[in-house]
Amino acid sequence: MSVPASERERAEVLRRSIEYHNDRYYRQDDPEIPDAEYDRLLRELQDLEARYPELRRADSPTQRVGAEPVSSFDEVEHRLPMLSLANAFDEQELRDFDRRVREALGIERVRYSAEPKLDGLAVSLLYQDGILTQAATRGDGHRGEDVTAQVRTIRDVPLRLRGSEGADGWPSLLEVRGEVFLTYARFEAINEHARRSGGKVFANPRNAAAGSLRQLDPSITAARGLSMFCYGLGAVEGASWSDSHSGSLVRIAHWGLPVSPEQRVVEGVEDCIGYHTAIGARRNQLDYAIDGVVFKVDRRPDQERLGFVARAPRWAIAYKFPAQEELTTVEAVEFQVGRTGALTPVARLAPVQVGGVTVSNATLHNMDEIERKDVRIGDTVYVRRAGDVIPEVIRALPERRPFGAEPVQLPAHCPVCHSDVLRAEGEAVARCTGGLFCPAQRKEAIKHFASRRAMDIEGLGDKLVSQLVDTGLVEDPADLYRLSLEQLTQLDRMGEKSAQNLLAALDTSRRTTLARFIYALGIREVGEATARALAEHFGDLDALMGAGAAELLAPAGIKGVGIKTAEALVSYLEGHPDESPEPSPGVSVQEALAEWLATRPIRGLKPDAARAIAERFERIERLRGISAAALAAGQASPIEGIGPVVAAHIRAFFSQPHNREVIAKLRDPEIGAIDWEAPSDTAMVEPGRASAPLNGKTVVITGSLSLPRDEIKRRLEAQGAKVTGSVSKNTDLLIAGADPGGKLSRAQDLGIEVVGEEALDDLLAG
Ligand SMILES: NC(=O)c1ccc[n+]([C@@H]2O[C@H](COP(=O)([O-])OP(=O)(O)OC[C@H]3O[C@@H](n4cnc5c(N)ncnc54)[C@H](O)[C@@H]3O)[C@@H](O)[C@H]2O)c1
Ligand SMILES: [Zn+2]
Repeated sequence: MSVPASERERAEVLRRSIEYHNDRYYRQDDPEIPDAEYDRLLRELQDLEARYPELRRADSPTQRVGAEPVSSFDEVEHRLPMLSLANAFDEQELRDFDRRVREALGIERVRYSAEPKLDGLAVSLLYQDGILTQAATRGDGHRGEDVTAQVRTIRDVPLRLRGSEGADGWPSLLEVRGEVFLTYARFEAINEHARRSGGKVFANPRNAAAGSLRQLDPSITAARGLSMFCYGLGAVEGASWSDSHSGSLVRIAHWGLPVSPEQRVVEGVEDCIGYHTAIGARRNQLDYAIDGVVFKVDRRPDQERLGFVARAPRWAIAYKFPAQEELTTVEAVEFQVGRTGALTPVARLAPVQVGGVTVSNATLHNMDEIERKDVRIGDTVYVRRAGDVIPEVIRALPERRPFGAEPVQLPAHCPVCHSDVLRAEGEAVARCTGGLFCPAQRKEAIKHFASRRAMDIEGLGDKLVSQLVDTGLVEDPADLYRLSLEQLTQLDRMGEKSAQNLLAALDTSRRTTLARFIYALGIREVGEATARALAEHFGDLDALMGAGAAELLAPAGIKGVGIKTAEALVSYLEGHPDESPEPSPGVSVQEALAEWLATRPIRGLKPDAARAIAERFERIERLRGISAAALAAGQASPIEGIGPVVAAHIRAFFSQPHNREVIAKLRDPEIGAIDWEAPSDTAMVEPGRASAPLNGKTVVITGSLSLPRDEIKRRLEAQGAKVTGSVSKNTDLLIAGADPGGKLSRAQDLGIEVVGEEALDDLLAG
């Protein structure tokens, strides 16, 4: 029968394509297509060769195993070939296999060793006189790569066998074969590390295991944490051997070689199917990847009778699980808003079967990942659904990109609440900035608002927050203060007593500090310390809400400080970590810093510029650790802990009309929700101090004093005073040390009481 030209051509195309993918998979550990796709190509070629035997050539990929070893490793010639396995993709193919075996052996029921098919790479271990002398990869089945040094780093692999040589012990020459693999945990850790360091990210645990083993530097292999299970034997010399496969596994386990704990002996095809179903159901609970079950005729004499075909034994079959990786196309990309406002891009896919279920959505993680993988709308992509993990897009296949495929755009507004979306410089994740308002973030925002270190609303736990939000009683933190006894008692499991307690707790929470209130707003990157610094610097909420980038970051640059000078200064500070200005009486910290800077051998730093730097930074601690670029650009914030990213989050938060509405609601005198002008942090007022002279007073400190400012502040607060950072009409008292600066004149203008160092002792003593 003559072969039609089109079929001949197709066979040639398939052969070339399979060769290409073999190289990517076996030699580069970096497959371009999922296994399912590869298997379809191989099957198509097998079918063509079956239909037209003259198309079958000895060098066809259907006749060969793996790929030749790469030349950077020494070659090892296998004593017995390392073969592949025949596959069954469904129950019928398994039954066909069992029937062929029964017919060939002339028996009714066959005993099989059933073993999980580990998804790693095959390795041969050679023990001579009980010592590991050589380890090799499978390569093309005849010649593999010498990976002895690498395999020695695998903890599971004994360098020396337990027991002794001889009758009951190990043979003088023993070749054991098994699978080297990675646990999911190690695989994730390796990829996470690669992502952070810009290294190679592996498509799946199998490729990661192969890539980790096939490292010329064994210390890299050691760090990857590979595992191994042994599943069979190669050459054996110098001892009689077990006449069953399962028996030999028992023996090698006895000598300390790792064997899968899942291995069982089953009888007949029904039991095979039962085993496959059972382990398939547990597949997601195992901490390593398996892609099927291998059934091996257990009796060795039977194995010998069955023999081999070109690339696989006739006595074994791999019954595969549904593939966990597939190809499909991206129809659209949508963004979902998470509990904390993170926008997650989700690819809408042409539906495809992956891991036994239909997948039509897959996560793309974040914008960084989209950019790194260069996934576009219309692209053909590689999706994976492993275990219970949400399906994810692993990569795009740019060679299959249709003309005009659109890059993914980050939306400017939150798809849920329409607030602005912010992706701060250097951040992978983009976020909705409507934190106080966004329905997607409601529960988290209210939980945070109520938490102990924020508004400290006792009794308002996570469950109750969920209930309040789910019933629609509360949409934002301000609604909490409008709750009534009737509304609360209608809730599940809420008695009158607890309702009253909650209302009382809400009432108590109103007396708080500005710092706690700022923290409670839940602005991204604004933790307690930053909230405190902001409160201290701005003194009241309106000033903070109105603060532009300029006030938060003072980005105006510093006169006389160019990048060269900044570099010289930064390098001087780095070289002299222990040097700092000497404090001296009558000289302010700021002035001492200016003086000190001006007298250091820093190239290009003029006294005027030194003074300007001292004015901006005040203390040497704030200068340390800053980059030259930031210094020259004036990016250093006058507020501790505020960098460009934090500033961007603060600006974005307060510029959302929705957030401002909620804040206005919180301050609405009608409900008298928040009043931070009242006693400072009540928790910090010692009992019996309620009548102390400073209780409820707002105090500002300026200039240099004999005690550290933090300590003065702490002791004033302990007496019920509220210490703020700037003078306003609400200030009751200014404590002015030496060189007080602008705050003193402002206090004098406003007619505020001013005391000096001499009054400090009395004040602190109460
Ligand atoms: N995506 C691609 O481009 C690409 C390219 C080439 C091959 N592949 C994939 O590789 C696979 C074919 O490769 P193969 O011929 O190397 O082998 P295979 O994975 O189909 O089967 C043989 C191998 O199974 C392993 N194995 C695991 N547990 C075992 C056990 N208990 N007993 C015996 N062997 C066990 C051994 O390493 C053995 O070499 C297919 O799944 C194919 O899709 C993919
Ligand atoms: Zn939103």
